Amino acid sequence: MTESDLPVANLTPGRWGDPTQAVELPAAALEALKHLGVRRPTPHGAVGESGSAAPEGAGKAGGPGGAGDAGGPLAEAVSPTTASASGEGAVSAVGSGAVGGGRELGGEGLAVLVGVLGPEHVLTDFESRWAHTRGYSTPDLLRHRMGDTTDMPAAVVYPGSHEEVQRLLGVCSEQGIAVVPYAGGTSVVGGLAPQGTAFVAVDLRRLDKLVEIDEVSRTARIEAGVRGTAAEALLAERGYTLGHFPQSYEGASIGGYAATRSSGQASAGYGRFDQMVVGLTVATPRGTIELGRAPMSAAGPDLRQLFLGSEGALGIITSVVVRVRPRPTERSFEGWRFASFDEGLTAIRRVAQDGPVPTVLRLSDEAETAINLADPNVLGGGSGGVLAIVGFEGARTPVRRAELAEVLTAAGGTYLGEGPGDTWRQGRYRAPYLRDPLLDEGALVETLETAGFWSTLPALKAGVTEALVNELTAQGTPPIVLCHVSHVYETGASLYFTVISAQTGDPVAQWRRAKIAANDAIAKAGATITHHHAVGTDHRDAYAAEIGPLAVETLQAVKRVLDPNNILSPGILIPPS
Ligand SMILES: Cc1cc2nc3c(=O)[nH]c(=O)nc-3n(C[C@H](O)[C@H](O)[C@H](O)COP(=O)(O)OP(=O)(O)OC[C@H]3O[C@@H](n4cnc5c(N)ncnc54)[C@H](O)[C@@H]3O)c2cc1C
Repeated sequence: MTESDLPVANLTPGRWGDPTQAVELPAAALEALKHLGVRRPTPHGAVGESGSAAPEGAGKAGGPGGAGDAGGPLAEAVSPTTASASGEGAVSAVGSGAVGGGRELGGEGLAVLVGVLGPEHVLTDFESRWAHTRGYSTPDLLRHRMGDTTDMPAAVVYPGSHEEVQRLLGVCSEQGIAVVPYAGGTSVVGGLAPQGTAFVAVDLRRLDKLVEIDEVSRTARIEAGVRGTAAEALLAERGYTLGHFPQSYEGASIGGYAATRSSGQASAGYGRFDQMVVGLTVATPRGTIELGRAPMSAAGPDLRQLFLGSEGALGIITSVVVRVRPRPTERSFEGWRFASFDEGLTAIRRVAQDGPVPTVLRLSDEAETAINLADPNVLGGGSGGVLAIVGFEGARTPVRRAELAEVLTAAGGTYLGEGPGDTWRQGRYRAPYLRDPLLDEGALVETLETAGFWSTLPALKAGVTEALVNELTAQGTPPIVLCHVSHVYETGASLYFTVISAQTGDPVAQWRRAKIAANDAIAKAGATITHHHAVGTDHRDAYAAEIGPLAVETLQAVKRVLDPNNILSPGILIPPS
């Protein structure tokens, strides 16, 4: 099984992944949770901030003309109060207006949308809007369980071409209708929830084509709504791969990858998504921008980089031209043991700087090695230490493996064979499925990530860990904090933290405080607020502090030019001017 064989998953709102693949927690994990003081919460009453309801049968895969999937497990949902759960016919709402998160979009506004896209592509029924409410951060999942309908779009629209997106933005700008692009919906940073305004979710799933492949240049134009899994399958038919495999691979889409500058688990070999993009087409309220006449150019600043990572605030990316590679015929994943995280860090730095660089390179710390790899034999007899995963794909795999083995051995590594590598590879999309049963049991579990230069990483890791431990312990819920190096570069790397503790009575506020403490520690260590999860609303203020007021003003000025009526994802990424 390779990535191009994985099916497109029908995500359900409020729980990660394909519902048919849901996992149960092993007995050992349940036992371990007791030591953290985790207790199964009592079913929610009217807890949501809005006091409103979750609908039955709301599917993330809800699409034009059709209902969403049969609903995810919504047993704890309270009954509807502020919003209609009747699933009223979408376009029949035209003329009466539509309520989103308690904020209304007038009937005139809906009529304008219908005028551009036709009634079948403008949905206002509750299920469709609920299925497009927020993303998949832990606070998002918790608020979903509470039936919190704030942040729900007033309507969901489905444009079918670049031209339709362009026309849509034109009329929305004239009418002052806020829009938020929605690709796979897997944002974990509040990127789908503009604050304080009625808005329309622009679901891009109908932009679903692999438009063309230039086999000589090895590039492909892919539309923004193509899911990562579908893109790989389409490219595989022609013998190519993109090589972009984030852990959200089952759900995320090409447009989302570009808009968030996503980074996949094979980034050491294939690069980040922003490094794969050589051209893009963007619709803005003022018109279309086409970028990327050549792979590289000295013609002024590289404006592609202005739109990569722009999170819907500057325009809607409707297609990208990406570099593709021949599908690998050889693959191998192996495990290496190091005595300590510091020793492993030095080893993988040497590899990142002097090579040979594999396709996948990641290093777990002691805590993550012990917990995630509960198999006591994985490190050769449970003698402690940390695990590195090294993966190779493509040509010369045996030669590159042998060269790298010499470097890692010289750096203190012990070869553990392919067992740990294969285990990691097979389980790598399964880990997020554990979060929902953990939340059900009353655990608070969330991840966060950052990046810094190699020289800063030990202090960064220590500072973030200490901040999380101190803050959650002060709240009466001492946590376990796990960490791994997830992506490497010549000059530095990203650190990815997983936090597990017992939930307090208000886990959303509990995590908010912990996250603020972690953000402060990241800033203090001089690192970036996000390496690949992006900014959204959750990181917006920290991002502004990171780049400084003049840089913020620069972004605001660009936004004013492209989006004079501030309809594009207001409040997401760029602070209001
Ligand atoms: C379980 C899990 C694991 C994850 N693992 C990773 C990982 O390994 N690596 C990683 O990088 N990220 C990861 N993420 C975060 C998320 O998957 C990425 O940010 C992903 O790139 C988002 O893609 P999407 O298609 O779901 O975008 P969405 O969530 O739909 O959108 C993300 C943001 O981009 C905007 N946007 C979407 N499409 C467009 C467009 N066409 N034009 C302009 N703006 C647009 C949206 O409005 C939103 O602000 C993970 C998330 C989850 C839930």
